[in-house]
Amino acid sequence: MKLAVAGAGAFGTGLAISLAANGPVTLWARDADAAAEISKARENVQRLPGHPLPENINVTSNLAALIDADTILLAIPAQKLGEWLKVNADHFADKRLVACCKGIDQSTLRGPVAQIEAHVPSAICAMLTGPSFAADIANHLPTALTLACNDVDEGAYLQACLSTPTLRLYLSQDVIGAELGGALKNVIAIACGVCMGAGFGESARAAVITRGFAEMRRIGTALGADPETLTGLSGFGDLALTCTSDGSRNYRFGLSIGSAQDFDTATTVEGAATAVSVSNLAQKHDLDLPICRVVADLASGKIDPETALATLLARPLRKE
Ligand SMILES: NC(=O)C1=CN([C@@H]2O[C@H](COP(=O)(O)OP(=O)(O)OC[C@H]3O[C@@H](n4cnc5c(N)ncnc54)[C@H](OP(=O)(O)O)[C@@H]3O)[C@@H](O)[C@H]2O)C=CC1
Ligand SMILES: O=C(CO)COP(=O)(O)O
Repeated sequence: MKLAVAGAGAFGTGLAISLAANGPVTLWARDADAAAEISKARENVQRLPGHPLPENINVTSNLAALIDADTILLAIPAQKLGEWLKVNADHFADKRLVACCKGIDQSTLRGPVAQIEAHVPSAICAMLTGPSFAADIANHLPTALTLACNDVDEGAYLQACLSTPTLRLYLSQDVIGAELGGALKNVIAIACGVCMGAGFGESARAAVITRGFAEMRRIGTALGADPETLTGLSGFGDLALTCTSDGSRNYRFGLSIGSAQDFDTATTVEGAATAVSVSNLAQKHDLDLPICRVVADLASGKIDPETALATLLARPLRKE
């Protein structure tokens, strides 16, 4: 396998460092200055400081070097992926493209693999997702992820090539379930952050995680996911991590809303846009997703935490 990672953010850099244990990796950044800086420092000081790059990572902004790979991990934020694929589609025909971002595009309501399929129909698509902070995989801490691919043989090949002694990939054919789990857990993580930031308490957070998980299963089932996938690493596993750790930017974004603190708007917070996408999908499919709905309104500043809480508690009592 000739491997490259597109997107030299925190996760792209972490993945490159982790996978360099298996062989050479090209790490592509869109910005020439950023690529030169990372290459010279042998560290991504801006996005993943404190994690030296092994010698076999070639950092570049040269698209030709990216296209030279046969397998490309896409670590570009979900809201930007479609446009990037559209512009570069011709270069990626027949390649293995592995989506590593977590979100649902606001304008098309597509997940990352659906975006690849739409823009590069000849590509072999897969999704790599699950509980994994960039710093943890860069540190070679033990991590387990889901590798989802419709094609059994290609999936098995990717699983073998992208696993390392510390990065353990579990194989799935349920691409929709894997896409949805990663996207939705970010929305629920924001809700949990709000809950803790506003002082609603840990019991309330446990309720948000549990009822949020019910919403994940509800929409997942409606959109054709295998509910079992949502109980796995890409769903429940990532939900558990992101809803309970301030290592998560989505959770921290929620904390800032809950405690009325400023938040750096340049930070990648996938759950904010995805909450809107999910609410639109819910409307389209006539689904009741109250937590996702209030997160969309909280993230856009339409309501405050007290109003969100009152909205959720005022709902009719129902069966679990
Ligand atoms: N960080 C983590 O621990 C994890 C992140 N993820 C997922 O990985 C994805 C990326 O997150 P992460 O790396 O952390 O985010 P960062 O904010 O650290 O980096 C985003 C990267 O994407 C690049 N980028 C942004 N817009 C475009 C564009 N239009 N075209 C090409 N490149 C672009 C940025 O380049 P530039 O610097 O030039 O703007 C930057 O290199 C997200 O979907 C996230 O959910 C998944 C698991 C863990
Ligand atoms: O997806 C992640 C861990 O699995 C990272 O979460 P954040 O994007 O919230 O930081």
